[in-house]
Amino acid sequence: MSTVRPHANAAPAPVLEVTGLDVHYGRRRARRRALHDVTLTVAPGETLGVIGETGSGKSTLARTVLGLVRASAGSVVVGGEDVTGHGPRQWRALRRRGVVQYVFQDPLRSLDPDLTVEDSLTEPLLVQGVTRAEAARRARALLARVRLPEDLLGRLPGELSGGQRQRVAVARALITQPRLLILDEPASALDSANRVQILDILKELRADGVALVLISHDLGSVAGVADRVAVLYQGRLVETGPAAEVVGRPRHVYTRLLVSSAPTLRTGAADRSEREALRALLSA
Ligand SMILES: Nc1ncnc2c1ncn2[C@@H]1O[C@H](COP(=O)(O)OP(=O)(O)OP(=O)(O)O)[C@@H](O)[C@H]1O
Repeated sequence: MSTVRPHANAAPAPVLEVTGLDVHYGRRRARRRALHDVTLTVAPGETLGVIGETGSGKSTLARTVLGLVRASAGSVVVGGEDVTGHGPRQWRALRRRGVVQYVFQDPLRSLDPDLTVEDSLTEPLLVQGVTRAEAARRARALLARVRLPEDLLGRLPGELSGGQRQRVAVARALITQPRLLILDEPASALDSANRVQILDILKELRADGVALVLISHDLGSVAGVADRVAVLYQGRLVETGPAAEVVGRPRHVYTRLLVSSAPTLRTGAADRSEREALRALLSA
């Protein structure tokens, strides 16, 4: 007779839960809504692609989850902790624990230009009270994981290639063993060989249970990596679903436009007229 385990098949608690999120910029007459009623979840080990054209609100979503922008309505729960009302001190404590980390498109924004690679990697651990020897050991291990040689440890970000820099930024984001990593166009400034390497490294992270939010304007570059895709259009989520389904059977007109605009997803010769027809439908 089998033992009954009531929660054995229960889905693991999400690493990120965004519910009914509204974000505004500006005050009074200059007040503009950047996000409207955005709801999404990301499970441990899941990769969510957030796709949208420029100005659709992708970075605003990331910045709100990271506590850099305040929500005007709705809630954000990270690793089970409701961070919506967190003040600067609570955010500092959360950042120190390194539960959620981020990588920007431009690695120079994620890395201090005056810190060597080794110092960049060890700093978040030293702040947590980890010994220097242990921090150095973990820095070396992570460098190997992002496929960089140890002799880069003494270099400054300005002495690295763009691809190496971005891999250091990924290693730094991983050093605190985050549960959630947000990447805003991490590969778009890289050449194709470096892009493939970064995407391969991200795929390995998924196997380790790290949840990823991968932000991009290009559905094609995310479709092969993401489990699910969320499509943002003018600050609203217009479609969310498994990546293959969103690409193969897009339901919203805007998603259809994104599919037909992605160079790696485009198939037919009638693309241009199709895109024009879809744009006309959107603006109708
Ligand atoms: N600091 C700010 N102050 C005022 N408006 C802002 C600010 N940041 C963004 N916005 C506006 O909010 C909207 C969403 O911007 P956001 O940067 O989130 O879009 P995005 O999808 O990330 O665009 P991109 O792909 O160009 O980075 C845009 O209309 C933008 O002009």
